[in-house]
Amino acid sequence: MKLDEFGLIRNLTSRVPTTGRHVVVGPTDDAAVLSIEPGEQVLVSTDTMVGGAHFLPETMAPFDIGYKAVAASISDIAAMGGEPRQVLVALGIPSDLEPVFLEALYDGVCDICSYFDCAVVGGDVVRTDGPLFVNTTVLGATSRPPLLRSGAKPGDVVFVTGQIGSSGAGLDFLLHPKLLIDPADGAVLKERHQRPKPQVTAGQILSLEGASSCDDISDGLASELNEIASASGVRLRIETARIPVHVAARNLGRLQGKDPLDYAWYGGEDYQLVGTASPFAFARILARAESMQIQVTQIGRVMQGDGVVAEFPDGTLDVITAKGYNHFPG
Ligand SMILES: Nc1ncnc2c1ncn2[C@@H]1O[C@H](COP(=O)(O)OP(=O)(O)OP(=O)(O)O)[C@@H](O)[C@H]1O
Ligand SMILES: Cc1ncc(C[n+]2csc(CCOP(=O)(O)O)c2C)c(N)n1
Ligand SMILES: [Mg+2]
Ligand SMILES: [Mg+2]
Ligand SMILES: [Mg+2]
Repeated sequence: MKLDEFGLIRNLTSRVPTTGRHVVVGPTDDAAVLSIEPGEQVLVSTDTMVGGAHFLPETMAPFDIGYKAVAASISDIAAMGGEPRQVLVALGIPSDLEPVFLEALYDGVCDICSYFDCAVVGGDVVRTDGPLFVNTTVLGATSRPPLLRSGAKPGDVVFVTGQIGSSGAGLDFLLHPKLLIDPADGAVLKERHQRPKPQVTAGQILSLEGASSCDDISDGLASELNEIASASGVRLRIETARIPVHVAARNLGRLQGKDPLDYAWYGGEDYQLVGTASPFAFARILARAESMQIQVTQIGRVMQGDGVVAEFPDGTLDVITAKGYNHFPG
């Protein structure tokens, strides 16, 4: 690194929006000072991405790393039904990393922050002898009851937004570029892995129309469904034929002789939302989502009991365990 710590911070913060309607003091002091509107509650969440575990040179360009780190954090605010507002970015920087790498990473931060009208109000830089890591904290707000994992009730519909499995399939393709694939599918899958779109508008529709629970898909559908089932004390019964697996992921799976459903269950990093709603609330959610061209698909029902059970097209049932992405597998 050529710049000293303070020069580096100045250089990076000059590349991103640092002010906003709720920012009183931005990244210039010991702490940021933020305001919220009367009747709002603050939402805050943090996530870390680290070289090797979350990205490799062949899977993510520097821009993608900055973009996706912030996207993953904003996705947690989306899952609560809130509005993301401010972001803090802490970097662990290997000493041989070129400044242009960090500038490109910050261009990715800028891209997604600008899209969601978020300000970067702080962060940290440290040197590390290990791989690059990026910790992102996002602050948001909501004036509605936040969407929790614990509200699913027997009789509710289980739903998912968008199409899933495409990020995991994209990773598979990026790690094995010689896999047979249609070039158009390859381009879509790469994009879905590198630049996921947090479902902020969908989350706000879900909270406005009274969804009973919600979670974002970071570790995989199997993992997130199990989180909702266990937090709510219910069983989720999923009809596998209804799961909206992205067509490019289906195609890649078929060409590899793999079950494309596995990309949806266990691939993770789709950053779509999965949740539950009473049949009445679900009808309202569907109507409002459709009017905004947002796909919401019923994939199952909430029952009494525990765990997640999949029903296959031939009528057979199987328990789906939470074996998605796990940093510390047992
Ligand atoms: N080191 C920690 N100290 C305190 N709380 C933690 C710690 N790590 C995780 N948590 C909390 O545990 C809960 C579950 O964390 P988890 O990381 O599974 O959520 P997530 O961010 O939605 O998932 P993902 O990390 O896959 O994006 C969150 O409320 C999180 O804040
Ligand atoms: C090189 C490479 N190997 C594996 C993966 C897959 N991956 C890493 S973390 C994670 C879950 C979400 O992270 P977290 O739980 O930390 O929020 C997933 C699915 C990847 N992206 N890159
Ligand atoms: Mg998260
Ligand atoms: Mg987390
Ligand atoms: Mg989450």
